Amino acid sequence: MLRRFQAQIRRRRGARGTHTVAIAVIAGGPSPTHPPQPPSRPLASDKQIPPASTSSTKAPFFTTPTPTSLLLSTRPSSPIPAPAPAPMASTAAPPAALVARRAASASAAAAPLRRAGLAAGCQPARSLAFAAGADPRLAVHVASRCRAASAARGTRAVATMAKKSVGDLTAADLEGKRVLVRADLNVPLDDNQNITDDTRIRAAIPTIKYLLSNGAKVILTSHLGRPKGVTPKFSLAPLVPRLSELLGIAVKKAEDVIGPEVEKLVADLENGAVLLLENVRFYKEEEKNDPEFAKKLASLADLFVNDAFGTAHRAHASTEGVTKFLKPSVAGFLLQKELDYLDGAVSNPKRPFAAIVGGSKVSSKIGVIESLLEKCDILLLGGGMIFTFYKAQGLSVGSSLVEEDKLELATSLLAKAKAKGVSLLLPSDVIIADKFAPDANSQTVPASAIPDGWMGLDIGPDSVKTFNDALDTTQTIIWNGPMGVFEFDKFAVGTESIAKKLAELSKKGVTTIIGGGDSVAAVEKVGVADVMSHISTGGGASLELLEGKELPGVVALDEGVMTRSVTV
Ligand SMILES: Nc1ncnc2c1ncn2[C@@H]1O[C@H](COP(=O)(O)OP(=O)(O)OP(=O)(O)O)[C@@H](O)[C@H]1O
Ligand SMILES: O=C(O)[C@H](O)COP(=O)(O)O
Repeated sequence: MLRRFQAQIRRRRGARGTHTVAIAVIAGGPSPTHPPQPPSRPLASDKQIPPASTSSTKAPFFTTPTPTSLLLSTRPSSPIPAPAPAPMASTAAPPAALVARRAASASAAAAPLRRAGLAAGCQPARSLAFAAGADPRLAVHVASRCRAASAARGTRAVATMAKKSVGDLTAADLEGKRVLVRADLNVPLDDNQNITDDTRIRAAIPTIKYLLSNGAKVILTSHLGRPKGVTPKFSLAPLVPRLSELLGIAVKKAEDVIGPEVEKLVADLENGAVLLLENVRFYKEEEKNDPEFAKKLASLADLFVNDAFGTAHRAHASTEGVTKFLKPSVAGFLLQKELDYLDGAVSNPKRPFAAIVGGSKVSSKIGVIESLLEKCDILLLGGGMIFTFYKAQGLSVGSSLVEEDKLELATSLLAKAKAKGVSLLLPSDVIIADKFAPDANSQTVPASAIPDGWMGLDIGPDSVKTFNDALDTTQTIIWNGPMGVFEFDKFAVGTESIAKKLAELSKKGVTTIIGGGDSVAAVEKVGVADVMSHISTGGGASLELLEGKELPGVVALDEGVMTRSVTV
């Protein structure tokens, strides 16, 4: 039933699901390494990334309380005491006080820089540049911050960069050059081939505009859906009008991906023009990463820009294969921004750092939970996966979703959180239903008192309060997976409350990162996507990055050059 329902939801969303994005716009004026990137209309966020902490130590004031004492009452009839903040903060200074102390010491540390005429904002960039030497995954993030600081202050920052960026290419590198740009234009279309969410198209624009403004000829390639061979309903043709509108020029469209007809169109391409190739997955060689196909595709161009974050976890011909034949092969602005947030800001967050993980199954989130346990101070769990944790602790869960073969794993994750000093919070109360349906009868009960025949479909109001209190103490939050069956209004309150809380905290300067998939849909449903710090364009790609996996589409790109520079 759940699967059927989820399939319906996905179908409603369109061919390949709904994804939203924030564009990478780094503050500061134009410079060779910092191009102007005007989005055509305001996107989810065009904010500069807040300075990440350089501290590698975990906040010491959080302890993992015994899950049963913190969260699960054995007295079904009595209300469960609000658990989180008091026990969490009891071992040392309260979070707010500690955060204030840290802020004061950061301010003191920045004083000499201020005296030297450098704003405090520049200091974390320098620290990060230093830190990036030790952690290459931070380097792109570092480079961006250094550029932002330098562009704003008239200085050239010192930075190392793991991957070369399109922003490192100047007019001298680009004028008259044929640039193959891999974007992820996999947008949902309705039955009449209308685009129902153009976010991914808008997200691709800054990189293309930068190339055009520097006199390049852009050859744009993407997939759409998962066609088996040439399938007209997966043609990229419906994207041409919107692309043309956003770019302000008439985008040309090829009927093929490679071959003589495409070669002729490329030969006729003028500087500052765009040619969109047909769906690259019309060739089965694309997903097989066939070297011959990659070579033919690469032969159309002089250099390669990968801006397809949503497809960066795929080692396909157009993401990985072509890099073997095109030099340079560099990262686009969107790819950079996704890495900045999902890797940089999560690997080296402002603390306290909370992760919220929900969704249907523990099994689909094991990698993410384990990886986040290494990094976060607070871990809040919700969604269908919590019932496996409850059952692992001997509680009755009625007919709630449980993965029997993951009970031991759930127990070991709780133990791991405790060993690592991470505050892992499970909901103390749940909203239960007598059937899996929007019109089910429902009631709120303590998590320890789910009657037989009833299933938990959302977190309860006490849990929302506890989670909100815990989130109030944080400076960075990442969220992946809904708190309940938010597709049914009756069971959407937990998810929507968390979305609203994150929006409120975003406005107060907390870094909020939404990791893709259903949580993005929930944030959009509540109408707060615009205020979040970052909403990923990648579903699978963002999960893999959060799990600490390498993305082949990123790994294949050229290493960045070491830049050393001085104040001017
Ligand atoms: N208590 C629950 N019982 C059953 N299903 C639930 C429950 N809570 C949430 N869900 C379902 O979990 C689904 C989302 O789970 P999933 O693991 O796919 O999350 P996601 O990571 O956001 O999605 P994606 O994989 O697309 O990124 C939603 O469709 C929601 O209805
Ligand atoms: O929608 C996505 O997640 C990306 O476009 C990748 O698509 P894929 O899962 O079909 O490779």
